[in-house]
Parts: sequence; structure tokens; C-alpha cells
Amino acid sequence: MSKELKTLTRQEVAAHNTAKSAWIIVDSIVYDITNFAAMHPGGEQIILEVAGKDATEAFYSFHRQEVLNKYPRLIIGSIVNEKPKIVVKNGDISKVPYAESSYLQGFHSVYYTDSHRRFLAAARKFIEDEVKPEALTFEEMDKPASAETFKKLGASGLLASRIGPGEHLKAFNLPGGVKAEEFDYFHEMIAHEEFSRHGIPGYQDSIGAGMVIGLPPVIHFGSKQVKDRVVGEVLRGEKRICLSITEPHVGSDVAGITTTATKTPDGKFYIVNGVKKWITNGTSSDYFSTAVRTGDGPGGISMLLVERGPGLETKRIKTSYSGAAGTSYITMENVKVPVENLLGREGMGFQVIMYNFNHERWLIICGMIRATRYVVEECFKWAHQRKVFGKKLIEQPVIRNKLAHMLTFGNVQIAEVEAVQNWLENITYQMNKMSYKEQSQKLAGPIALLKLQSTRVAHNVSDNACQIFGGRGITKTGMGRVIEAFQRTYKFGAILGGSEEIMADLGVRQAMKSFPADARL
Ligand code: HEM
Repeated sequence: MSKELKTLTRQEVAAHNTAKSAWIIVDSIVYDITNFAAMHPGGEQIILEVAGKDATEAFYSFHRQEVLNKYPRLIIGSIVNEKPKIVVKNGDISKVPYAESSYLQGFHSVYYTDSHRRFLAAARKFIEDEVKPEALTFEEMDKPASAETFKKLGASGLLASRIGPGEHLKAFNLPGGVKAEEFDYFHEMIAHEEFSRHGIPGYQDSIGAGMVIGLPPVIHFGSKQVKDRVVGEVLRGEKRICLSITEPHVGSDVAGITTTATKTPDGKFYIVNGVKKWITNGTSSDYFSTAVRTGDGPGGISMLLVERGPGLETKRIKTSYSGAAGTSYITMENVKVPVENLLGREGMGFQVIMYNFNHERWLIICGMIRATRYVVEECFKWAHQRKVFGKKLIEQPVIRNKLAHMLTFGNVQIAEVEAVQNWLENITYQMNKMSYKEQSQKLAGPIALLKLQSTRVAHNVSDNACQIFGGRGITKTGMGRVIEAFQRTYKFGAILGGSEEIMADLGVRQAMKSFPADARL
């Protein structure tokens, strides 16, 4: 039963100013902290000092808004004729300049329609209502998303949305009532972005980072029998899948893999032996889209859908990234896989792997830019919120020079984020218009270069954000938690899906292919 909330005057609150009865006001809401004070993580005395008073400013000097959401039990009422001013409702669009893509902040756009706005509004509200509370707790505990959340995400159509436009969407009611036929790459981009804007990188990856790269090989190359069984289960959130390619001695150099798949004499099974390393979501996956060697040389690589079962073990790799992402070391010892689980034909492994490479890189970019923009928003808020010697950081004359640098950094961050976002939107538009073949020819280079540029921007923003937040930028909980998580994890995007060095080289090599023979200085 919900408790009855009182309407109180400021005088009434002022009377509760002792340890025996301590009330405080935060943004017009009255909290009874009498019993809580002794348990307050910031200390008893500091909170009792503001008993009976309006503690809004004091509160926001030390806490993120989300702290209040964890303590509804302390609320006893609100101040008469006053309303909270610092309210952000789930699903809201941020009013902080540059905190959102420009089309959400009053700018015209040729790319986004009402359908994209409806999709974003519904996806954002769903994620903030249904996923974020678990995400904040599980990220701290290094736990991947629960089975319950996965099923909710499946039912919402958000898992299916992250795979992109296609037939698989027809089985789902998509967020915002968007029809499968109207769904394009901008809808998909929004789906990736919405998961990335909460400063919960490990948990965020637990909800589908493996799926977005592990399921496409099944969708595009699986037999009908395998597709009918696996695709629905995964997109409904009942089973989890990952992409299992890299090995302890093989990263971007896929041709070097040594995991073997040998056919049984009756031709009904492959027997798989080998090890895989850095496999995102491996610890919680049921299916593993796995690169194996069925013959010699680059033409001897095949893709198999391996299922969790006897002989297959996953072990968590302790990365600086996050335990929630379930990055794993996988051992496969005589794992029996039905030949029907072959994805494509024997020896076609490279083609299967390459098929989704551009898409994979593009979706990493979508998430990377959105997470970076979120860091910029945090810096903006912090610079306006942080008080030193009784004044906002931004107003302190004694450290004006330092603040000038911060503002300069801030501006540079915005410019960089806006620049990569605009290139991303241009590329996404091309994806909507071009056939798969044309995309492969024309977009591989720009996507590689944009991935490189996005992670370089993330590097700069992370570095500057840490300087702006000071000690909080390296503290896992509290005001700087987003900045800390970002500086610890953005490198993931600079390595996964092709390292920055490989991206740079690929971008130039692709451009060389269309370099005109008659071009001279
Ligand atoms: C409803 C009221 C409050 C609640 C529920 C609350 C809760 C918390 C929590 C959970 C933390 C741990 C850090 C975090 O997760 O962000 C914390 C830290 C802290 N709190 Fe509070 N608090 C309240 C009010 C206040 C007030 C009014 C003050 C100051 C007058 C205060 C001062 C602090 C300080 C100094 C810290 C340590 C911050 C740091 O480590 O940088 N708190 N509080």
C-alpha cells in the first residue's frame, strides 16, 4: 500500500532540525532522514547539518539525480504550492545544449521522420523504465542482464531492431508502432544509440553486443532448419548468441585461426577442438557462431553454429572493461556439432565473416558517438553544478585560466562529436539507398575511417572529461561514474571490429581502388 504524502510548509519542515527528528527539502520534496542519517554513505554529521533546511544545492553538489530514485521510502511529502524544478522524466529529451542529435533540439533534418521520433520516444522510455534500474545495479556487480530483462527486451522488439531492417522484424511489434516495412537504418541507429547513453558500458554490451554480430551469420547463411529454430529464440530474448572468432594468438588476422572441425566418418557431425579468446557475451551465451578450420590456408575456414553442451566451457576474462559484458575464454574439446549447423558452405568462412563487417563497424560507431555525446553532456552539467569556495566552478575568478581551458576543451568536444555525428548520418543515409553490393564497394572505406575518427574523438573527450571532473573522473560511483566508466572502456571500441590502425589502412586502401588512373598534380 502506498503511504500518504503530506503537504507541508517550510516552517513545519524547519521544526525538524535535530537528530531526533530530521527532515530536509530537496527540490520541493520533503525527506525524513532521521533513521537514514546514521547510514548515510557521506556521513551522519554532514546530512544532519542541513536538517530542517532546503538542502537542494547541497544535495546536487555531491550526488547524481539517480540517487534519489533509490530512496523513495524517505519521502514524506512536498512543500505547499511548490513543484520540483529539477525533474527529468523517463523518456525526456535533454535540454542541455548538444546533449542530443540536432534534430531533437530544434534543427531541421532531411534524414529523420515522424516514424524515427516515435521509435526513439518509445525506445527511450522503455529502456529507462524497464532496463536502467537493473543496469545501474548490475553494472556495479559485474553481472550481465537478467533472463527476465532479456525477455522483456525481446517482447519490446528492441532486440530485433538492433539487427537492422529485414524479414525478421515482421514477427515483432516494434517500439512506437513502427511497421517492419518502414524500418530503416536510422531506426536501427536509434536502437543502438539508446542503449549507449547511460554510462553503463559493460551491462549495455551484455544486452546484445554478441547478438548483433553473432546472429547475422545465422540469418544470412544458416540452413532453414537452423534459422527457424534459432533466430526467433534469440530475438525473443529466450536464448543468447555470440560471435566466436578470435583466438589467443589471433586478433584481426583471422586467417591464422587454428580451431579445427573434423567430420565424423558417418558425415553427420563435426568434432570441434580449439580455444577462443575475448568473446563478448560468451559466458552467458547458448549459441556460438564460430570460425573453424575445415581445411588448409585461408580457403580452409568455415563458420559453424556451435551450441553450449558437453566439451564446451566458457570462463570470464577479467578485463578493465567490465564483467557484465561477459568477455570470455572458450575451450572446445571434442564438441559434437550437427553438420546442419554449418553456416554457408565449407571453406566459405571468410565470406560469412566479412558479410557483416561493415555493418558491425557502423553499429560500433553509432554506440561510440552516442556514449561520447553523453560524456559531453555530463561535463556541461558538472561545470554548471560544481561549487568551489561558494561559487559555481564556471564563475570562479581565481581559477579563471583553468576554467577557460575547460571551456575550450568543452567546445572542442562538441565540435568533434557534431562532426562525426554528421558523417555518420550521411553514411547511414547511403545505407538506406544503396544495395548490399554497392555498400560493400563504396562504404567500407568511409565506415573504416569514421570508426577510426569516432574512437579518436572518444579518446580526446575522455581525456578532457577526466581533467574537468578531477578525482571524480576516476571514481566508480557518484558524480563522475559516467566519466570513469567511459575512460575505462572506450578503448574497447578502438580495438573491437578492427583496430584503429587496421581501419586507417583499410580506409586508404579502399580509396586507392577508385583512384583515377589519369589523376596528376
Ligand atoms: C535524501 C537525501 C540524501 C540521500 C538519499 C543521500 C544518499 C547518498 C549516497 C547514496 C551517497 C553515496 C554516493 C553516491 O552514490 O552518489 C552519498 C554520498 C554523500 N552525501 Fe548524501 N544523501 C542525501 C543527502 C545529502 C545531503 C543533504 C548532503 C550534504 C549536506 C549529503 C552529502 C553527501 C556527501 C558529502 C557524500 C560523499 C560524496 C563523495 O563521495 O564525493 N548528502 N549520499
